[in-house]
Amino acid sequence: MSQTAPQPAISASGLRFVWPGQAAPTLDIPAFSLDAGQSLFLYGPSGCGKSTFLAALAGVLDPGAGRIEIAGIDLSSLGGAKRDRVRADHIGMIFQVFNLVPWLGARDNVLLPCRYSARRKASAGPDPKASADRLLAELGLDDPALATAPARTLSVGQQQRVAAARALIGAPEVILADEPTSALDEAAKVRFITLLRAEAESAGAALLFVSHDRSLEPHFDASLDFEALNGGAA
Ligand SMILES: Nc1ncnc2c1ncn2[C@@H]1O[C@H](COP(=O)(O)OP(=O)(O)OP(=O)(O)O)[C@@H](O)[C@H]1O
Repeated sequence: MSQTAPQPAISASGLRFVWPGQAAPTLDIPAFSLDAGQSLFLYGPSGCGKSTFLAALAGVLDPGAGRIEIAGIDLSSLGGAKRDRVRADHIGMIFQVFNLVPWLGARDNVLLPCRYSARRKASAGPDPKASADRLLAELGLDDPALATAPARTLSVGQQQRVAAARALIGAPEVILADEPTSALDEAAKVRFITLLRAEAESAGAALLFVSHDRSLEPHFDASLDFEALNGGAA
């Protein structure tokens, strides 16, 4: 009996990008892919190009050369506005700096992707507020007072969980996380990654988690050295 092969949620080939003013390419990636439902830990030293790679996958940066597909959609053929749409509809992002709107409550921050994407809103179910509260609770923020507290009044660990819930709401196929645990202590890092992985896995999302902290590596399905992936770079 034939089985359907897992679909890559992210695939990239022939990526090449040189930052203006730099002699060597920051990205020179022959091939990369990550299947739906898989988690990958991508590591490498500071400055090796990890954030530049995520920016290309998110469609924030157009590498100019190569092909990137997100959930089967070819980004390389799209202009900036259409890439923005793909990002809003199909990608949840978590950054080192959480980029929450400081005066909005935790729940309203989580709901932001539903404002920008009808697809994410539809996927969040008939009651997106209840979905936001469920995600917050599953990520350990189950105190109702926290749902309405302005984000600026939350602790760093709490803000980070809000950022994770915002990335997960509406079940995007791809979660990109760029050093999201760097402000946390060891125990909080592991707790956060365990929750994030469980949520991504149950939604069938591909989780690409970037860090230079290799102690986090065992918590993922697989790991990859960015400098080996980025084989052509000087
Ligand atoms: N906006 C920019 N303009 C020019 N060069 C840039 C820009 N952003 C990054 N670079 C350069 O690209 C290279 C890779 O930077 P990048 O931030 O992608 O690395 P990183 O591996 O994510 O580092 P870190 O772990 O410190 O965040 C560096 O040499 C950096 O100086």
